Amino acid sequence: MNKKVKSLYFSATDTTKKVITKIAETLSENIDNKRTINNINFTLPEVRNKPISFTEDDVVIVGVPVYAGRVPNVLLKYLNNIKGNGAIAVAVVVYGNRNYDDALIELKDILQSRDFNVIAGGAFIGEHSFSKKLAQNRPDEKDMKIIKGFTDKIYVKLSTENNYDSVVVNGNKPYRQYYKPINKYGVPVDIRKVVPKTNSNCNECKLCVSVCPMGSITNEDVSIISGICIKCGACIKKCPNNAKYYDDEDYLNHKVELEEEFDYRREPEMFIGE
Ligand SMILES: Cc1cc2nc3c(=O)[nH]c(=O)nc-3n(C[C@H](O)[C@H](O)[C@H](O)COP(=O)(O)O)c2cc1C
Repeated sequence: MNKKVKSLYFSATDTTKKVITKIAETLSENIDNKRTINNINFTLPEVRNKPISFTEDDVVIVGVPVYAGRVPNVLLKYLNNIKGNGAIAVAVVVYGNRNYDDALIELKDILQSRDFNVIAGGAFIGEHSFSKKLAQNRPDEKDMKIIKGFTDKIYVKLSTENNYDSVVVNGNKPYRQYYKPINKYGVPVDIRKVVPKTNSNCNECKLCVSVCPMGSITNEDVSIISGICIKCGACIKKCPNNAKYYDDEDYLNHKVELEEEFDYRREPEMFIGE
């Protein structure tokens, strides 16, 4: 099989990256492809400024995290400019153990509209961006075995079929509205304006500046957030000194509620057709 395996993903706290890398590496090994995998990580803003296109020879493993039950809306412009040119794609979403709602069907639809042939899809679980205990350390070893099994099936499909039907995945159409958290009185709240604070542990190492997917943390003074904050968790979870935190009451209430309500293990769902 003369296919080139490529990966394309956004991953602020690296859970999507782990899932996508495992699929891409396993598939490449199965194909016995000695070529290095071309990984396009579009987490940082400068990468999203570059146009991107694929060819019919490519198998592209595409992954995004689920934000509010959907494909993160800050990524739509980038995704809607990719040129698939008939490449095969595997659509993957990674969610924090609540639900992936309509994110997978939305990602599949976007890829199809960009001229990709989407032959498989999967929804996997990753540690929640807001929490260090909700879906803690996932994807874990059990997930990795499931991901390998899924990838082996993709390989069989690729090596035995020439014409692929578009895969059917779970999700509603029209898509549900973006999921909204509620406060302790049950009233929906808007946490979009919430930004992280900086405590005295900060030694100005600037790591947070370099990992912010929105380029919103000011280099001269990292306590100043100059652009939008998507609450992706990168500056909080990657800070070596635990210097970033949220103190917004609605945000913290939502985080605790998620930790309590979804304190059970959800398992990956995969779609690969007949
Ligand atoms: C703004 C925002 C909204 C999120 N919404 C959901 C959601 O609707 N359902 C869910 O289960 N997880 C949700 N998550 C959690 C992420 O999908 C999950 O932690 C994912 O593994 C993060 O991927 P990453 O490590 O590649 O950044 C949300 C995270 C953020 C930052």
